[in-house]
Amino acid sequence: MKKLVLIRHGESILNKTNSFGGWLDVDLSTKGVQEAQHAALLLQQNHHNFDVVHTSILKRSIKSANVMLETMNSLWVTQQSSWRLNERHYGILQGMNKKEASIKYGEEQIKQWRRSFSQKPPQSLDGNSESLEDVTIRVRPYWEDSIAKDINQNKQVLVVGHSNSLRALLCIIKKLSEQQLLELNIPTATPLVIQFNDRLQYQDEFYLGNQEQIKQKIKQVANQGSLKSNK
Ligand SMILES: O=C(O)[C@H](O)COP(=O)(O)O
Repeated sequence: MKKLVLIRHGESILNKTNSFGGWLDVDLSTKGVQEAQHAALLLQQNHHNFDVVHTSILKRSIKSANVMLETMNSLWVTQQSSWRLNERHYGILQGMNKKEASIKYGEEQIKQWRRSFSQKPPQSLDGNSESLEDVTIRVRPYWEDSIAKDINQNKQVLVVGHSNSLRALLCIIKKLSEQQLLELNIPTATPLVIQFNDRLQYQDEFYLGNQEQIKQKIKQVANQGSLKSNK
């Protein structure tokens, strides 16, 4: 049985204000640092140790990895950073509060931009915006050439990614349908253990931690664009 642990970075200062981050290189909030510490302790208690950690090149991912490795007393572990694991570029939505975006563009449109496979928000001034499909295309070579390669070499691998680079990875690993992707929401700093057979085919997955709290956290992520959101 082969294994991979995926985790989204801890709460960022833009997550804290319920705003789209995308490629904006924002820091962790104080709560985000604590979340990363808590996740590391959970991993330790459940006997997960790592040989390599893959991160994006955004500081909320790298800092979460650093905090986790420091908490696990494992700062020697190799870290590899790639732009391919970055959050999706969120176009004109970057920096905008998610509820205000729903007021401006409509709640259903924001859900489609956040969770559909092929829709993307209008481009930002620098001419960028990515759909989940675009992210899947850039994540796939990194999965094949780096992450899957490490797992096949029997390394213990941790990926510290983002909401949508992890959705893209799960789409590749689990061959998810567009309907399944629409309902896939990833909570911050919650370790997801994926199990594979020896041919690296997906078998099973489970989150570490209090399952009721995790369900609530997932629901909160899903509802971030809701007009009923309190942020
Ligand atoms: O960078 C962002 O905007 C968030 O981390 C991810 O946002 P989402 O969960 O709304 O896609």
